[in-house]
Amino acid sequence: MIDLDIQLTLSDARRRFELSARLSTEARFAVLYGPSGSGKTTTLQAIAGLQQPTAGRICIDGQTLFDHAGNINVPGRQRRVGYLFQQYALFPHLSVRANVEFGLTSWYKRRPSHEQRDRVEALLESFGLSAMENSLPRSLSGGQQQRVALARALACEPRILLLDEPFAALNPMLKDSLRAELAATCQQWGIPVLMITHDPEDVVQLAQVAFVFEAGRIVREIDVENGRMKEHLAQSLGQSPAPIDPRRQKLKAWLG
Ligand SMILES: Nc1ncnc2c1ncn2[C@@H]1O[C@H](COP(=O)(O)OP(=O)(O)OP(=O)(O)O)[C@@H](O)[C@H]1O
Repeated sequence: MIDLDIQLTLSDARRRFELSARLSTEARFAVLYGPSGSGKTTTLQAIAGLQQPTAGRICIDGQTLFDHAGNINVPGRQRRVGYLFQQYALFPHLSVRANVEFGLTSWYKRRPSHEQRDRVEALLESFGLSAMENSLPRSLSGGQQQRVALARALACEPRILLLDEPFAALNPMLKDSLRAELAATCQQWGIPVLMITHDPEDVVQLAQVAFVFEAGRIVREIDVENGRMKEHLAQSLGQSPAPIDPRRQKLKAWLG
């Protein structure tokens, strides 16, 4: 489903970053994991057409989006890739509905078609956003803003959903319920997901496969679905299974 082999260089006057990423997976939910600055966001941006590789190719669902040798570079807007940015990047001056519709309109085509409006309606409904469709993002909670960003990413009928740390901006107490919500949503809309996270719990609970980045390279591929690999995963992520601490259990009970 995702087949990617790219080289990409980012540089300015004082810095140079070389990305050389290769991954191929049929998984419905794949995760990019690794330290800050290791190239995860750059990889997502290359898939979305926001960064252009210097060599290689990117195929999603059998369609070539980029192929340096074949001189193919499908423009970002035509890639049908849903992208949820870190911190969501909602337009503060646009209502919830206008944010969700945003990717469906342009300066020459101001109004979405009937079919597109129906899809937006269905998304607002299924994300529980109908009652706040005329509100501005600043009046929404973190979880609601995340849902608007997800609905916006899904509006263009994407063939893949790219999520850049969708839970990073959220209160940790919300994370668990939103994880479950995200898993259910992706299943409902039947769209494969490639998600960046720093949280091993996201990997264990959501992913079928995890690609571990280090310094611009993918150094490990972990089959998370295999139960034995989960243990291996926890070790490889630097987490040994926590001993059962009675105080911690008690605290958890108090917190409900
Ligand atoms: N214009 C640039 N010139 C040089 N280096 C750059 C430029 N833009 C980004 N970088 C570097 O590229 C590297 C990869 O960035 P990227 O955002 O892909 O990392 P990441 O793994 O997603 O990190 P995080 O988890 O913190 O979001 C970083 O070290 C960043 O500083």
